[in-house]
Amino acid sequence: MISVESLTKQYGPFTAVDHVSFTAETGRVTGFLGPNGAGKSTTMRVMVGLTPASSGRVTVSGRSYRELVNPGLEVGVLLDASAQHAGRTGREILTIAQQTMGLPRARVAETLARVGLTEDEAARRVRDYSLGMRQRLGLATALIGEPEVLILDEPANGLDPAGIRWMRDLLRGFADAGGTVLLSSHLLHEIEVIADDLVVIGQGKIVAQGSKSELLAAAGTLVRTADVDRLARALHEASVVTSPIDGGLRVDADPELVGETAHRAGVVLRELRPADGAGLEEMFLELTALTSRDDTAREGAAA
Ligand SMILES: Nc1ncnc2c1ncn2[C@@H]1O[C@H](COP(=O)(O)OP(=O)(O)OP(=O)(O)O)[C@@H](O)[C@H]1O
Repeated sequence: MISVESLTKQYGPFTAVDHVSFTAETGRVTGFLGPNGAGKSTTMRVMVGLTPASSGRVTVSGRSYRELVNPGLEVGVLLDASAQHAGRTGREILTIAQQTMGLPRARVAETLARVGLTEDEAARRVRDYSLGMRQRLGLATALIGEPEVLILDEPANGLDPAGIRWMRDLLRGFADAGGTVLLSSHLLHEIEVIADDLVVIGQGKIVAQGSKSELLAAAGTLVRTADVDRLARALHEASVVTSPIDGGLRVDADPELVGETAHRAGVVLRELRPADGAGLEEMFLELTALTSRDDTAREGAAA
C-alpha cells in the first residue's frame, strides 16, 4: 500500500503539490490522472525520495522510501523511460539492475520475456529503441526485483493499443497476486482501461478520487437527438440536471429515466447509453478545466 498524507511541495513561492492525500491500495491498480503540469511527477518523485517534500509524508508499505535498504526489491519504479543510458543495450541495463540488487542472473532473461522484449531486441542499443520498447525495458527494470509495489510515471506513453492491453493484463496480474500499482497519465483513455481506482489531480490539488466504477456511475447517461432543446426542457421539468455535448446531452440520471422522459415528450432519440468512458472523459475535462493550460491560453487569447 502507498499512503500519501497531506503532501505539499513548493518550489520557491510556487506550490506544485498542495496538501495531497490519497492511498493506493494493495491488490488494486490506482490511476493518477491529471493534465500537464498538475503535479503527478512531482508527487511520484517525492514518493521515491528523489525530491524532498516541503511538508506531509509518503509511506510505501508503512515506511518512507529512504528507509528501504534494497529499495528495488520492495518498490519497482519507472519515472522516465527515456532516461535510460542510450549507448547500452537493453540486456546490459537489466543486467546492471540485476547485479545492483544482488539477484540471480537468470532473472534477466525471465524479466525480458515477461515484458515481451525478444533476445534480438535486448541486444540492440537503447538509442535504437522505439518509445514503446523503452517503456517495456523501464517496466522490466521496475519488475526485476519482484517488488510488491510499482510506481510508474506515464508507463503507457508510446504503447500501441495492443501494448496498452498487454500492460493492463500484466498490471492486473501483478495486483491480483497482492501487489500495489500506482500509475500516472495525462490521458484518460490510457488509464481508464488499466486502473481500478482513480485519483484526479489539477493544479497540485486532488479534484476527485474513488473507484473507477463509482466515478463512471456518477457520469450518467449520454443521449443524442435532433431535438436537443425539447429533450433538455422535458428533463429540466423533471428536475434532472443536463449538460450539452456534441449533438446531445449528458444527463445525471439513468438511461431508463431519460428514455421514458423522451418518450413522453415525443422526442426521437438517435443514441441512448450509459456515459461510461465518454462521461468519464467529460468529467475529467470538467474537473480539470479550471486548471488546464489550454483554458488559460484561451482566456488569455480572448482577453
Ligand atoms: N524543479 C522544479 N522547479 C520549479 N518548478 C517545478 C520543478 N519541477 C516541477 N515544477 C513545476 O511543478 C508543476 C508540476 O509539475 P509535474 O512535472 O509534477 O506535473 P505533471 O502532472 O507530472 O505533468 P505532465 O503530465 O506534463 O508530466 C509544474 O508547473 C512544473 O513546472
